[in-house]
Amino acid sequence: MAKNTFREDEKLKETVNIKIIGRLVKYIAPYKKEVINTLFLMAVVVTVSLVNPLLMRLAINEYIANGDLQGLAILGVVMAVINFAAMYCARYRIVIMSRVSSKILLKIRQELFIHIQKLSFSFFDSRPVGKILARIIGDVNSLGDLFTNSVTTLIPDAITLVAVAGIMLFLNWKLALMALIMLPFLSLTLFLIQITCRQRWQDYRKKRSNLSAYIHEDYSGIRVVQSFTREKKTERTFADLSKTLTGSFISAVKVADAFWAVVELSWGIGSIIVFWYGTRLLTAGEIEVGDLVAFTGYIAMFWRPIMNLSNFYNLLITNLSGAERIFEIMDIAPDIVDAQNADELPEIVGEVKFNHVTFAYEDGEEVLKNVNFHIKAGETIALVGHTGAGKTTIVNLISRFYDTTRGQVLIDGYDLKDVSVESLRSQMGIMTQDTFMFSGTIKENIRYGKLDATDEEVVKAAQAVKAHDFIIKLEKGYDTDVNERGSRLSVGQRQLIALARALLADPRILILDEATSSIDTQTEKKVQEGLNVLFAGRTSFVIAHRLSTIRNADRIMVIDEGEIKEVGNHQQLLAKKGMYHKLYMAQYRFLNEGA
Ligand SMILES: Nc1ncnc2c1ncn2[C@@H]1O[C@H](COP(=O)(O)OP(=O)(O)OP(=O)(O)O)[C@@H](O)[C@H]1O
Repeated sequence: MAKNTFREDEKLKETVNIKIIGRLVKYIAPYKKEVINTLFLMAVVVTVSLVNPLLMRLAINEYIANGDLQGLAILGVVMAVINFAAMYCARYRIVIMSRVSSKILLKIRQELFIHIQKLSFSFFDSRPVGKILARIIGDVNSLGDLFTNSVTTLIPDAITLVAVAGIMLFLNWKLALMALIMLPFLSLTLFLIQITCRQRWQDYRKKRSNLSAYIHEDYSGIRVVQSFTREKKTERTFADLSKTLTGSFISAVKVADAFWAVVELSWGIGSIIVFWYGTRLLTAGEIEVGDLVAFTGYIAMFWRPIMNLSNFYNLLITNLSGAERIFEIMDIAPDIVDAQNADELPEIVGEVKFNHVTFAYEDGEEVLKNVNFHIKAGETIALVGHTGAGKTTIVNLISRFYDTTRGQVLIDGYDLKDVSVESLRSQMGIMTQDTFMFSGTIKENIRYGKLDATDEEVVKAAQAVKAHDFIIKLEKGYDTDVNERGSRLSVGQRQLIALARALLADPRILILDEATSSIDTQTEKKVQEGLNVLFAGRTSFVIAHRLSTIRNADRIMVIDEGEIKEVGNHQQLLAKKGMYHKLYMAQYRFLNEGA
């Protein structure tokens, strides 16, 4: 899959709203108790608000009309008490739903994080980290209001609406019909607006993702940016992306704002119609003043839930696009999955076989072409060749970071596609070119290779790869913080720590991809001695451009354009005077000329 960058919008599959809503509802389902409590509190609020105009009607038509001040005072106290209770209920239901909403967001975020961690390299190849972050953080956050308001708004307001309409019909059906006259216009217009609205919010989120991807990329490469003094260039790109983001936001908000205009217009016209018609009925003696006052109260109560429901609908449309983006990632199945009846790979002996292996990262571009080899358990194999020849790809297939396009990779006779990924990788020690350090101490970084390793084991691994000497010279020794990505350490020091980490795992198959490329030649010699001891008894694959480091390998495979061109030990390949000889002599000459 071609890599998406901050320059292009992500492409999303079209999803039906109702399906997304259905998936969101499933997250609320476990909180039945809280939802019922909230509904009970809302019932109190709604009942009080429904009763208020009736009490007003009573006050005007009965107590004021008959001059019963005592009755009026009692009614006033009753109204104050029930309204205070309603206010408390209204506040408390928000507390409950906010808690529920936070828990749901946590669950979604966790699910997303766990799912993304399981996705294959090809997923990460195809999109920038910043865009993934935008989904885990921004899009998940955007669902908060939706969950909080779903129960507090949707159900009570719908009930209020029906109840108010019922009471109005009961009070005076003619006046009630006049009040409802604007509803069809409102529904149709809101439906039409949401179509554009949804697209615009989706676009806004894509632009926000682009900006997030750019910020992440820029800060990750800040050393390059500053060393080439490209700050102005990056500022311009940032400004362009921000401007586009603002533009997409304004364009979405413009449509979203039309929601309000339409609701307020309908409210205004609806109220005018009711007042006009109500006055006519009053003049005709069909209703009393108290009825019209009560009706006026109900009109406001009728439009408030419509306003709230429109607001919720708007919120739904705004944030549904966030949910869509979350579920899209959740629906991506990892490329590398265990077969249905996958076996556990038994303790690895170490025989590795490539059987007519062809591999392409992207359709049609074969990076490995019909590769065949058979490595005996315990052999040390060096892979050499020009940049981009396919060396890393070969070891990526042994670790099953990708599946072959054609052919088989076998370890001890087991096809990797038939064994569980966990049982395979847990027995491998892999040191990639990217010697990644996690924020934490040196000790923690080495221990990453074997989480239950004792301090002694950590030190032993560091000693074996000659990392111990530099570590103890640091202010806090093994407890020194390495900072994010290991920025506290030199590249060579990071390589030594990554080596210790790989060895601590005591793997049956060891893969070292340019493990010592940044270590000075003197230290490398010492590291090599340590490594030779560690190579003993396990199958090892070593990729190195510095050919002096792989001279002792049992076999050297020369890779070129995705094919194995030569195989043999150092002496045999030199004698052959082929590609290896050429590579070796070029380095030798270069070093001599440089000296
Ligand atoms: N994730 C990827 N997506 C697409 N193409 C890739 C990917 N990784 C590597 N390639 C391509 O595959 C080819 C082989 O790459 P590979 O990393 O195996 O080379 P290599 O021999 O290890 O090179 P080097 O010595 O520079 O590390 C290269 O042409 C490279 O551009």
